[in-house]
Amino acid sequence: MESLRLEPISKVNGTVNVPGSKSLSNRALLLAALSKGETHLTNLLDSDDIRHMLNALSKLGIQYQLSDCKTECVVQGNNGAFNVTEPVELFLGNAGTAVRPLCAALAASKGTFTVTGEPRMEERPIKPLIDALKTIGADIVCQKNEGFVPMVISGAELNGTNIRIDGTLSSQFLTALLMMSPLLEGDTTINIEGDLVSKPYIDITLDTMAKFGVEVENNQYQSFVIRAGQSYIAPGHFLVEGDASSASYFLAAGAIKGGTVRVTGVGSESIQGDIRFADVLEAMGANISWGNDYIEVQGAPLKAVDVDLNHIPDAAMTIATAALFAEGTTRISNIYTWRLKETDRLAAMATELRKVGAEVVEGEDFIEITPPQQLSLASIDTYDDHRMAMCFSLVALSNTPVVINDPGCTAKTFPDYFQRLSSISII
Ligand SMILES: O=C(O)C1=C[C@@H](OP(=O)(O)O)[C@@H](O)[C@H](O)C1
Ligand SMILES: C=C(OP(=O)(O)O)C(=O)O
Repeated sequence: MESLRLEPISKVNGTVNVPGSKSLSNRALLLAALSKGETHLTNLLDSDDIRHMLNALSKLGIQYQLSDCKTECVVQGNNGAFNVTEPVELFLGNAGTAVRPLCAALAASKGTFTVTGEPRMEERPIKPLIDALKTIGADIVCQKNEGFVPMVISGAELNGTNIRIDGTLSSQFLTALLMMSPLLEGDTTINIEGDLVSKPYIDITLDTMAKFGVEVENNQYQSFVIRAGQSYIAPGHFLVEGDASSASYFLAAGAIKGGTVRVTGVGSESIQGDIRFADVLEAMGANISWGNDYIEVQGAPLKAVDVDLNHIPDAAMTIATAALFAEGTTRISNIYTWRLKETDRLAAMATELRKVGAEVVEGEDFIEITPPQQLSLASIDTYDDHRMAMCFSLVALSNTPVVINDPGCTAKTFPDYFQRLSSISII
């Protein structure tokens, strides 16, 4: 397996423009495909997760022109649900933002669709979404294990007046139902069962739907109503914001070893919940300043925090490795969903943090990290998880090198991450 040795970085300074948001790219692509009219997407993310969505749309008969640099795409909308005459197979890798929303949209389309993914995708939950769709008439047959990918979806007439969905495992199930609901007849009410996790991702969904002409009533994240008679209308131009989760690594680097690091493409105007990562760094002692289109950080001695990060599950991982540079014991709580993502991130994080010498308590839904006096040289396993690779690059901000195994796994959301990190690093 390939590995990358990062030598100690003595200082970070400079500006990084982050690539487009994964969450926004895949939402905008799907809604552009379902819209009436043509959408010109700019600053689209070029990464594995987006490639899977693009390949799927193409197999579903959607016409689009992707620029050579793959960050601009003009999509010809289908003016409604997909409609294919031959059975199609869609391989969606390990992209939750493709699998979950497409599953719902396909259930309300015409055709027969087989949805497959990487081995880890076959273990990630989707049963609550399948069950919710079945209650309104969807025809979904799981091919290996009940309630998991791979599955065959035969498009059907759905009757969506009232849908219930479990909110406790992933917000992507609700996102999928919300984005699909304008394809149904009549008013649709979606009721949430249990405590909804990762709430800010629902704000991204509602904001993107609004840009494509569909309004949703949000009753305090307990229920959502989509009134009849709405359909997606291409907004003409859709600018994808820079990815706030991707920004977290550079912001953390600046907090630990700045200098001043400015991340551009995402700022105070962003709809992405992960910009709230900067508040956590601030609570740790970093100096943060905001512009409409940037977040800037200046390094300062960091102290430990005790924080509930359910609202920013992806960027929360970056706090776990930033904690190696903070005085005291950092506790991150309400993060059970880490166990359901690219790998069991609670177990993986605990194992790899211990390799560099940290004292770690791994709870069912929390992690506590106490840094050692001196970090140890370690070879970090990344579990095919882009965020494990990016988080552990921060170890190089100590006086100890770090070896990252399988650094190419960042291709899921950030193919040139290590080049961009080195652009602000002084060895
Ligand atoms: O809707 C989205 O774009 C996402 C929602 C979150 O997942 P959960 O809702 O499963 O926590 C997040 O972890 C994922 O990377 C992207
Ligand atoms: C959880 C993640 O991805 P997905 O969209 O596949 O859920 C992630 O990017 O951290």
